[in-house]
Amino acid sequence: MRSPSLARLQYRAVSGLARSSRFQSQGLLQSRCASTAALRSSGVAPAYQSVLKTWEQRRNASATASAVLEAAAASPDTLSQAAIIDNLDPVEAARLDKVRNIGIAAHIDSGKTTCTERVLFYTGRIKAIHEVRGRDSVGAKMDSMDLEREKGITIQSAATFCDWVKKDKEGQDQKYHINLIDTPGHIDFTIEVERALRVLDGAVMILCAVSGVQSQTITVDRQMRRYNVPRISFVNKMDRMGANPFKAVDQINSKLKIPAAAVQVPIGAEDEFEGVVDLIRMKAIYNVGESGETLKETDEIPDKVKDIANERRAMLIETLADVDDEMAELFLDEIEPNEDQIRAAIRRATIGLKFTPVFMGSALANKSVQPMLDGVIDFLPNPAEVENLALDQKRNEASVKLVPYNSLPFVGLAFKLEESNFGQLTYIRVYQGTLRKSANVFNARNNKKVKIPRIVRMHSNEMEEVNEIGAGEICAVFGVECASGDTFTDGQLGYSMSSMFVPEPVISLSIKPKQSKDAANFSKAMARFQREDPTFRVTYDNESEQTIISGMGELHLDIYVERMRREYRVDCETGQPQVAYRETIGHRVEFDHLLKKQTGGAGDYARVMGWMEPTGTLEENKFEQQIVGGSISEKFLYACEKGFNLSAEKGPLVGHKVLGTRMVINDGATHMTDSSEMAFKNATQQAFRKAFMDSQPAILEPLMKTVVTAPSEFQGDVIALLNKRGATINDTETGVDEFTIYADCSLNGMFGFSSNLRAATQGKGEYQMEFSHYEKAPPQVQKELIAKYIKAQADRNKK
Ligand SMILES: Nc1nc2c(ncn2[C@@H]2O[C@H](COP(=O)(O)OP(=O)(O)OP(=O)(O)O)[C@@H](O)[C@H]2O)c(=O)[nH]1
Repeated sequence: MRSPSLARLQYRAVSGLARSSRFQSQGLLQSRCASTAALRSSGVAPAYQSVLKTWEQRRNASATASAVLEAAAASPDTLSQAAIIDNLDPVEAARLDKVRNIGIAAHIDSGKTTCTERVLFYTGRIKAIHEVRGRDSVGAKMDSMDLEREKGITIQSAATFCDWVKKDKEGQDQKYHINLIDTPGHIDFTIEVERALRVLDGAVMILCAVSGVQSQTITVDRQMRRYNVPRISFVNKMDRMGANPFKAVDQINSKLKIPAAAVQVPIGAEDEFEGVVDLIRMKAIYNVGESGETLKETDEIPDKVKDIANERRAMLIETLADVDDEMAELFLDEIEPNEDQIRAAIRRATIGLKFTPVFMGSALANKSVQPMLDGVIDFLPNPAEVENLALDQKRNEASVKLVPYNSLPFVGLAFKLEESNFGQLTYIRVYQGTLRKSANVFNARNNKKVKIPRIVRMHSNEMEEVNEIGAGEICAVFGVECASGDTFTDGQLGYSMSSMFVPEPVISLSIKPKQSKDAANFSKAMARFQREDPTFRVTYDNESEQTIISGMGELHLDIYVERMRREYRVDCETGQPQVAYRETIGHRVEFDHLLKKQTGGAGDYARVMGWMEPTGTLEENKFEQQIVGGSISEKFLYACEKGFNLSAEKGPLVGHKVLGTRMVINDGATHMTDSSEMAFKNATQQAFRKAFMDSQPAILEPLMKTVVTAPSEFQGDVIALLNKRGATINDTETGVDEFTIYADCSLNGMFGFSSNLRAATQGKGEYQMEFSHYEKAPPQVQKELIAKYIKAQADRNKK
């Protein structure tokens, strides 16, 4: 049995009231007071009190509210926590119902930008369609950077908004506001997907009708799961040779392991792709007009697709019955569900992360994009239907649910920073309350007060000035100093939200401006790029006296070098890419180390005893003290820990970070006058070094999950290429006219692979590499690295 969740407790609190005759006879005001008490007793009071106050002010809405509460009492299981909150304030609920915050994410080149361009055109946001790499050289609206337009790839995610008018059941037009973020497909820019998904309520996962689930689809699937983002799927490129949407549906089920079923079937395919059959309403839908701007709907389903449409409709209902209780009941009773029941089940299951409905079409051929937009409205959640939690720092970091009401105190998350011509631009998702121009907000990280001078809504690189932004919306503000991932509040609430996951960089380059006069601009660019992109790091290596940039892949770093040249007019020289190696301890080693210098004047004395050993996983290091009897004081132990952390930052073997190493200090000795924090720190570092080197330590290298796709005729050549680079091939898939190889390779072995692959496949092969884990480097590589490190140190000492 499910345990009573907060939602149910709240439900009980409210539905109990709905049932009481006093509530029904004495009207809303009393029930409001009682419900406040009830809500307080279920432990969710403070935020709601203000909601209830608003509700009271809107007493004219009381009829609706009480009707909803009564309905809730009748069918408790269907009422979610969000619905309860909404129902308390029908005005807010109605506003939020018309908002969708969505992202478009997919494997590289699946058509995200092309699709977004159609969405903007059909919603009237742009007046003409321009293609990615199109002949008119204008480029798609959302690829606003010159580099993006030239390369035909998305580098930065771009935000926009549009209004979509959809007919309701009564045939009335309903206007929905959609905030949309188009994300890059290339794994090197994965942080852009990460931060977009952190703040969005739903996503459209695009797949290619020929290739189905690809390597980066698997990555975005993982990212969507990380942030619990419900998704609908869109199988694009139905006009391409070999298009098969059902292969994509099968692969979503089998590879991504999320129940999926087609909600449409195609009418024709490849160059005969005409339109789709909507399986919920059993209607054929065609696009007409020069750019497919008008939809023609008919009950006449072409004979050639009747059977498949019936078959796939049955499969849709069956899949829904597996994931949705109501549908399961109908299914077991052999009752044919009606349109509303199917639609409601899809919505519940999609929002509940148990299902993804699959749409299909061709963005480039302007076919069947609008029904996908309807799907966004029908099946993706509005901001009130998503649970967003914050930590209440004033109440011991207890979890609180944020409520997207304009009337509540403000809470927002800065998820992206960008330099614009007008200064620093900070993207904010407003989770609760209203963000107003000229208002003061507080950064929860450092409690600094900031004034909001300007608020804009972004439309790719254009902006529209607004005075305020309500809860559940996305905007950008100017002149706010912060880091990405910072929470802002109105200062009353001590709330802080979790930031996004930031992957560690795996590749580094030394870099310097070719001309010394460019040093100032160089530093400015470095500072800006670092602030904007948490996966781009800049460090200064004191020993080699070089600036080192680190990032997610060769393309990632190349793009920054190129941006430096274009945007800051700084030509740079770069060194060979370097792998971010790690070091780890071999086996347990005990130590008893004495640091003693007593040569007149103040001396140094520190003795540390204990052992070092592997933690068992190649992850974080651990420092522990198990001192009994106070042989080392707390203050000095703190210095020991500092020494340990410093040693782990720069390993003794080759100067790279240490992983998976534990140090335990269980005894030691202190001198009355000569012991100091410095002495204990140094003694620990010396003990670390000695014990580590005695343990047969190892150098670790990053292992990359690599996926290569190319036309079938090049399969042999690609396998040979991978074998030459020491890759372990795990799986090979053969498609209609292309194959995909899944392999594990060391990053070290893959430098320059892109040009080899290009040469071996006439430019038709593509590959993706993603960090998987660290593994011991082959002995020969370790030997070479150690020799190189020793030589570099000797050379430096000679200088
Ligand atoms: N045949 C066909 N080609 C398409 C379709 N949609 C997009 N393309 C083409 O596919 C290529 C990639 O399209 P984009 O829209 O840039 O894809 P993307 O997913 O945004 O690319 P990245 O952001 O770089 O990952 C372009 O050449 C498009 O013209 C489609 O429906 N059919």
